[in-house]
Amino acid sequence: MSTDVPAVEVDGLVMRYGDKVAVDGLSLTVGRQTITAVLGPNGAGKTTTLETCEGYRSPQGGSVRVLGLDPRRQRRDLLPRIGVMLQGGGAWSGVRAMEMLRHVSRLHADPLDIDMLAERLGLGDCGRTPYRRLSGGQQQRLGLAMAVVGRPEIIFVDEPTAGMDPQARRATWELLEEVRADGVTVVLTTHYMDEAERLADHIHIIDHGRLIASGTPLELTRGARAGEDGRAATIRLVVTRPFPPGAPQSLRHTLGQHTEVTQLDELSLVVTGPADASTLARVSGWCEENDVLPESLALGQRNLEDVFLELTGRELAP
Ligand SMILES: Nc1ncnc2c1ncn2[C@@H]1O[C@H](COP(=O)(O)OP(=O)(O)OP(=O)(O)O)[C@@H](O)[C@H]1O
Repeated sequence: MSTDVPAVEVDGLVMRYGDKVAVDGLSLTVGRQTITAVLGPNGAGKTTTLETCEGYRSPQGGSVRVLGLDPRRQRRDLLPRIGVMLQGGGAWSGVRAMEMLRHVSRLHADPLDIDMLAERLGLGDCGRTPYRRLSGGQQQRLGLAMAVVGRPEIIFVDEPTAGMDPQARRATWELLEEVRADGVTVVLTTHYMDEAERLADHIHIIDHGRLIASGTPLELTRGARAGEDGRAATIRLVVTRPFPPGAPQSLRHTLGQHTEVTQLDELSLVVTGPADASTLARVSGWCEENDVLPESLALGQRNLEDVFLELTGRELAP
């Protein structure tokens, strides 16, 4: 199979649960040997899209190809070439960690050495522990081991770090980076924008089952006036009383055409553009003129959360 074929091609995918449209004409492509994050808020349609790519669901509209194959009709050819890490682990509760890994490895023609894999994933000490007694982080790592043991060309990872402590999250990120370095394509879903920003070569942001933005982390966070590192700066203004009507337009007028002003809620807004002393002073002056009392005025860099806010007017985090 030629590696010119994208790892994943989703074209106009439509998925419904009864009357509920979960995926609404979604189109996206995943390049080979990348970590690609599908990012979106709760209920955006991420899991449904992944399950369709994994062959668990049939498209109700549009089409899906994984490694150039139809995940339903060519399931038998595709299965040995993909790895799946399910939300919730996918192991039986009483089974010991290494038994489970051994069982999955035997389903594959040329599996990785499971002792080496367990060592690499830090599962060596808990090999005899029943699955239900593993910590959340250990269960996730076992799930990742099960996904990669068959030497897949692509793995689908649904919210790999949900519920993990910061240390376990970092360890999982490193593992996924190692998997990519071995030439495997990683497709992951997440609603943690820092995870997507830190890990992904490419990000697709979806909302209400539609693609709303796509690009590298830098492409997405670059603004009209980017700084030296390529990212635009932001000023976040939080006030003590609701803004007067028309506040974003009035502030933008004061700051000039190189800035964008996005109101987040009745008490906060974000200014994107040149964040220098003069802009800060003008924001502060605007507050005084409009009888607005700032609670905080903070400089930062535009991140994926800001991009999502600008596109949807809503916060990404649940
Ligand atoms: N089995 C189901 N029956 C009915 N509705 C469903 C079912 N599974 C998902 N949905 C609905 O479809 C929409 C998309 O769900 P999906 O799980 O794909 O989103 P998600 O982006 O993965 O969300 P989360 O981040 O919460 O996992 C949601 O509104 C959800 O409530």
